[in-house]
Amino acid sequence: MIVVLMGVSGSGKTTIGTLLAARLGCGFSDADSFHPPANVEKMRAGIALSDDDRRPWLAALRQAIEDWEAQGLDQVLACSALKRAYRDILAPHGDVVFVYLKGSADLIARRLAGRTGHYMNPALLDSQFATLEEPADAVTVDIAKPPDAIVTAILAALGRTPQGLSHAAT
Ligand SMILES: Nc1ncnc2c1ncn2[C@@H]1O[C@H](COP(=O)(O)OP(=O)(O)OP(=O)(O)O)[C@@H](O)[C@H]1O
Ligand SMILES: O=C(O)[C@H](O)[C@@H](O)[C@H](O)[C@H](O)CO
Repeated sequence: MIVVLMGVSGSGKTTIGTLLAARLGCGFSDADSFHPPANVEKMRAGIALSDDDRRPWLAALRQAIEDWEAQGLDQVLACSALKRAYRDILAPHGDVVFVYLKGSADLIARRLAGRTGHYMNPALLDSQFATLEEPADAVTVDIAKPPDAIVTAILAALGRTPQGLSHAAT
């Protein structure tokens, strides 16, 4: 199973994804590290990425998903996947479970204000929300809760036990 944790910058993709992968006993990857340097520099400078900027990044992520599938690996991927068209590039065959980390702009702005050491400029949060097309068909979780509670809610929605490593009955 490939799980993509999606949502705007600061919604908790890295935080929740790391915990979720540990509870599932699988690997974790962060789409942040797939961006070409030019994209990173734009975001650092507070310039929103365009569709053209995101296209090669999404293609590289799709390739990574296909590689994990070919190896039979479960994997959690943190990726903003803001638009429907981006999600279609990531999962053209519906072979990915999307989990949407949903929260208010106020809450996420507060969290970003408290975060240090990340290239993403918090001033881009408005543009992230403007670009976001909320998924109708994703597992959707409320990010106001503590990380452990969010992970437990995701595991339940995925049909996995809260303990993680064991797979729930179908
Ligand atoms: N459920 C939570 N409760 C409290 N704080 C949280 C929660 N989830 C994340 N945070 C904090 O919010 C900030 C943003 O989280 P995180 O870096 O995981 O978001 P992200 O979606 O990966 O961001 P980006 O897309 O910019 O990489 C971090 O400082 C993190 O510690
Ligand atoms: O689509 C985008 O605008 C980008 O992916 C951003 O969301 C960042 O990669 C990330 O979320 C910030 O760290």
